[in-house]
Amino acid sequence: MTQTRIPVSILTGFLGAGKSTLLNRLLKDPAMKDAAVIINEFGEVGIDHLLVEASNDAVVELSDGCLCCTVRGELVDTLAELIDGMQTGRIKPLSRIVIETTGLADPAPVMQSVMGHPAVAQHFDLDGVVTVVDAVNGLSTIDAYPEAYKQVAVADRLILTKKTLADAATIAGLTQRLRSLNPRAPITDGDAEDAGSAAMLVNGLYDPASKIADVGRWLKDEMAADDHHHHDHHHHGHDHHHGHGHDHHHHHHAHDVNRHGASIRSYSILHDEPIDPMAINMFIDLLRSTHGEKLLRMKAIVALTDRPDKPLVLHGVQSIFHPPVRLPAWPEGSDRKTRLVLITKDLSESYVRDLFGAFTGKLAVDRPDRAAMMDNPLSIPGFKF
Ligand SMILES: Nc1nc2c(ncn2[C@@H]2O[C@H](COP(=O)(O)OP(=O)(O)OP(=O)(O)O)[C@@H](O)[C@H]2O)c(=O)[nH]1
Repeated sequence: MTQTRIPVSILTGFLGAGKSTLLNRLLKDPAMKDAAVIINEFGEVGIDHLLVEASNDAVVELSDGCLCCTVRGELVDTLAELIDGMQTGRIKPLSRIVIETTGLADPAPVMQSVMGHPAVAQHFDLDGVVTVVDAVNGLSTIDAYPEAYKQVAVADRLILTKKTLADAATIAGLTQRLRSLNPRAPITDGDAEDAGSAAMLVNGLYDPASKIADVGRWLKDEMAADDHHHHDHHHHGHDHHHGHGHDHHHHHHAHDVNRHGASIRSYSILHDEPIDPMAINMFIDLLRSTHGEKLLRMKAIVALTDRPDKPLVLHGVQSIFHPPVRLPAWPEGSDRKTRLVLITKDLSESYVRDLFGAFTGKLAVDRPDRAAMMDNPLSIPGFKF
């Protein structure tokens, strides 16, 4: 049994930080030719698989749900299947595995799945956690979300994205915070050419001792939680309303995939008819200006009335909306319909749906019309004054 273990890299970072963008760059590096990528998405309707340019056949998409909780078992199964595939010659020998986590993932249980699961650890080595940090939202996000804090603390390398959108003082403040949470990880400028090279993923065998003391404790807690989990299988579904990022041994049992803590919700909006570009603009503007900070993430692929065959891709990250991109054609395998996936905090799904309906002409009976919505975005759907 002198078989060498396959290096596994975890690519993490908060919602919208730029993980998929970086992954797309990495996949263009010829050194990634024999790598497999495992991506996971938190949201009812997958969009990521439409947007990752799979120049590589070995992209495995885990089903809906979050990698750190509900689909963790699926990660272990996927890794086991890859090994089986290689051993039986069904798939080519893999040089590396990259796991892209959801933005809300607590990295500790994901790392523990690779390092601590007996059947997995026999075939794989955790060779580094790469965490993408968005220069604009990074600092406030680290302070507000324990997942973001942990993602930074566990990293072997930090990649700072969107520097051109942030001012020098913001970048300096963020860098200082990153240094205090993780004194040793190199900080790479995401705009630098080498940030997209496969070398970024090579960090050597994961060593918790090189991190702040909390990291070793988080991993130990996960190990203890795993033991508990194995011995206590029937203990299902309790206590899944607590805030995300705490008390993970309970969290593994959560079965409502779209309930990441009580206030964070994910939902999607589908629409059959092409949409007037003005209408989608106004919808986004109003949503962003009234509730930007509650809009943790929005991804959309939209059929517009002008050229429905060339869809528009929109990315919103808190109050930032990135310049929309018009694709030359619909991605293969898509149903060519508009879909929006939103992850919000403390923002009701019905409010967003009604607002969308008001702009796209799908008005429910007894709902405020577009003018009423615009005059009073806080009006209560269903009530007429
Ligand atoms: N200006 C700028 N925009 C960036 C950079 N990196 C990513 N973006 C943009 O940020 C948006 C989100 O990027 P993604 O790569 O989808 O982010 P993600 O972390 O994969 O998002 P989730 O999977 O939802 O967590 C997209 O519109 C990107 O074009 C960067 O370095 N500079």
